[in-house]
Amino acid sequence: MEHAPKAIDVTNDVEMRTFNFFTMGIDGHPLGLHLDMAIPTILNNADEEQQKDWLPKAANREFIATYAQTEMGHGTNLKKLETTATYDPKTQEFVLNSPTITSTKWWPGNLGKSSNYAVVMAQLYTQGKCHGAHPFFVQLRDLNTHKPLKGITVGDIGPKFGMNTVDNGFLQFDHVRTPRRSMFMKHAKVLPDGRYVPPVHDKLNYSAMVFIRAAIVSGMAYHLLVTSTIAVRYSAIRRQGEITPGAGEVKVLDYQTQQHRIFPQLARGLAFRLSGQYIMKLYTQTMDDIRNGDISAVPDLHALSCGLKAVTTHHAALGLEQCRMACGGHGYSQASGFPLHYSVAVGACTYEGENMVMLLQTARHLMKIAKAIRAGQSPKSNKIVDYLFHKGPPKCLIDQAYDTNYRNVLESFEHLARRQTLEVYDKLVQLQQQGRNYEQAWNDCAVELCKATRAHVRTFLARTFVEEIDKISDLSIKSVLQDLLQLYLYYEVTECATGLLEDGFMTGQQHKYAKKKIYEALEKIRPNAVSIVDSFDFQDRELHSVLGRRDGNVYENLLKWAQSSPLNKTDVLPFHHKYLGKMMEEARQRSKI
Ligand SMILES: CCCCCCCC/C=C\CCCCCCCCCCCCCCCC(=O)SCCNC(=O)CCNC(=O)[C@H](O)C(C)(C)COP(=O)(O)OP(=O)(O)OC[C@H]1O[C@@H](n2cnc3c(N)ncnc32)[C@H](O)[C@@H]1OP(=O)(O)O
Ligand SMILES: Cc1cc2nc3c(=O)[nH]c(=O)nc-3n(C[C@H](O)[C@H](O)[C@H](O)COP(=O)(O)OP(=O)(O)OC[C@H]3O[C@@H](n4cnc5c(N)ncnc54)[C@H](O)[C@@H]3O)c2cc1C
Repeated sequence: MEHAPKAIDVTNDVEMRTFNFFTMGIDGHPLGLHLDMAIPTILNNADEEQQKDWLPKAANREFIATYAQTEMGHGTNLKKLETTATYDPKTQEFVLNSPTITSTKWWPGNLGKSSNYAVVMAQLYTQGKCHGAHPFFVQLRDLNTHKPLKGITVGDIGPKFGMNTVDNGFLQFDHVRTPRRSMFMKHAKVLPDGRYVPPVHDKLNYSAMVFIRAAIVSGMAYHLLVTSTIAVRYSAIRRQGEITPGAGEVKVLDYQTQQHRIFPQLARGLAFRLSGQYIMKLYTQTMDDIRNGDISAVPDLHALSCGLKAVTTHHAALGLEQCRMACGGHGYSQASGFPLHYSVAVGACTYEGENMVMLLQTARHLMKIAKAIRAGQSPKSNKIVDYLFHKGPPKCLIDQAYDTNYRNVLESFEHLARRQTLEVYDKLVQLQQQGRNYEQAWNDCAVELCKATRAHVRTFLARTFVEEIDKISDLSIKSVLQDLLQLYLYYEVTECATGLLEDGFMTGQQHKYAKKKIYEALEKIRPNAVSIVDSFDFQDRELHSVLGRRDGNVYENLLKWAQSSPLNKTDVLPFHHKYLGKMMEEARQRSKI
């Protein structure tokens, strides 16, 4: 007997996310911010009583909430947010206000039309003093009519580069009153008489952002793996040109240039997937620690999540574009799926912290480590950064025949990260000794600081990839993944070759060796490429791509896709004779005269 289909459990986060993803597509939906940011904020920032009240309703979708932080005038510099929440002890309420045009909340996803509640970041004023940006849980719309409440102006910000299924919105408050207990009170509090109780760490209010930064790493893996699936499958169908004259046209995937364009994206996708799992575990562990009163891992988590977020989104954006170009003319058609995937993925370079700003956050952390190193301190058993304290080999050893678990390649990445970190630290110190203040010196070093972060993140991604592949016991799977690992590592060596060659650490010969290892890996991956991408088991409805169809029937479906375009509903457009037809007719008449 067939089983009845199981209903979706709307209170199960994973089940609901997957369901939304398959039914509503990848470019967002009305519950996105509710699930990804509002619920994490309630979990991490609401006290026990608030959670008891808000969480079951949120999980049950009795309301939809968003995360309203960014304003028209400020997204990065949260210290300058202008929305105010002023405590009135007489009524035990906060008064929310948007004092200027630039204080208008701008961008929050699902704010425009869907949400009736929002986590609102506002400058907290009590007893005449400002205590900085704090989160408040604020009702925006009537629960029955869905009309904005008195004093609230809210709407959609209009079409964007992509993700147009999300109603990103604007929001203004005109002296809107909200109860004292609408302030999230797990960390900081305002007592009924207006006294402010500070949090144990003043960035704990930002934990929803840290969550998304960590989640983005897996998100970028997903986008890269999806788009390399499309590019690999299409390249195994598309025949164009000959390699051996007279032997017939080859699949374009047989061209080395094509492999060199696509396979590194596949390898990076896997690397991001493995580091994405790592950072999510670190996030969960750190949140548990915070619940138990231990905040020691907060700076490490913040630094790693910012760096990974910036590097993976940037590489995903570049990689997606490579996959598109690898599909030639058809890659430019919407039938390829690339415009959709690209426009969604590149949003992440900006949201949840603009990438340069995120790289510089990680660099702050690196500069503290550099200071400790220069002061002769010992490492603190921190797996992610301890290598910076150790002296590696003076010369690159990547071409040594015996390289267990790519130790020599990893040491090369470590060398570059260490050198870049210490060099920029020394420059920072030197500039200050020459009279620049810290902030000016920081700005003078900003490009080099970003390079230090990239080198550090490269080291982390590579080490995680090596360690995770090493754990695999199934030898046939391991051998295929090792080919991708080989490609990944040597591709990254060539990507940072300038840095490795600059101080004479790597020789020109070794650079050539890395290139040889890349070409060798491409050859090994080629016969397995289609099976590798098939093993991800993406469904056609996820790929949104005629080119990447699992059954490979690209051409007949491309024709069907084109024929179903609205322009092809009629052979002759209804207004043809009014404009183009008329123009041509008149021209013909004139030329007869
Ligand atoms: C094998 C194949 C199978 C494949 C299958 C794959 C399946 C996977 C599928 C799917 C996976 C799911 C993926 C999901 C992907 C997620 C997508 C979700 C979509 C969401 C939609 C979009 C949401 C976007 C939402 C937003 O954008 S919200 C707004 C975000 N805004 C920002 O990020 C603002 C950026 N600015 C800041 O964060 C800060 O202002 C600042 C720049 C960091 C500076 O902070 P501030 O000015 O306050 O302080 P400073 O004085 O500069 O620093 C003081 C110290 O504090 C430290 N600091 C700062 N922030 C933090 C923090 N968060 N935590 C800890 N510490 C922090 C700072 O470093 C300073 O430290 P110091 O010691 O150096 O002083
Ligand atoms: C698709 C999308 C969805 C979003 N969803 C939400 C949401 O749900 N909720 C929400 O609150 N917000 C949301 N945002 C807003 C987003 O978080 C901000 O746009 C983002 O944090 C960048 O801030 P900004 O726009 O102020 O950029 P800016 O800071 O103005 O950046 C402009 C340029 O200035 C540079 N810059 C700025 N500060 C520095 C610095 N200190 N050092 C060096 N360079 C600097 C940047 O690197 C960048 O090149 C969303 C944005 C997008 C695009």
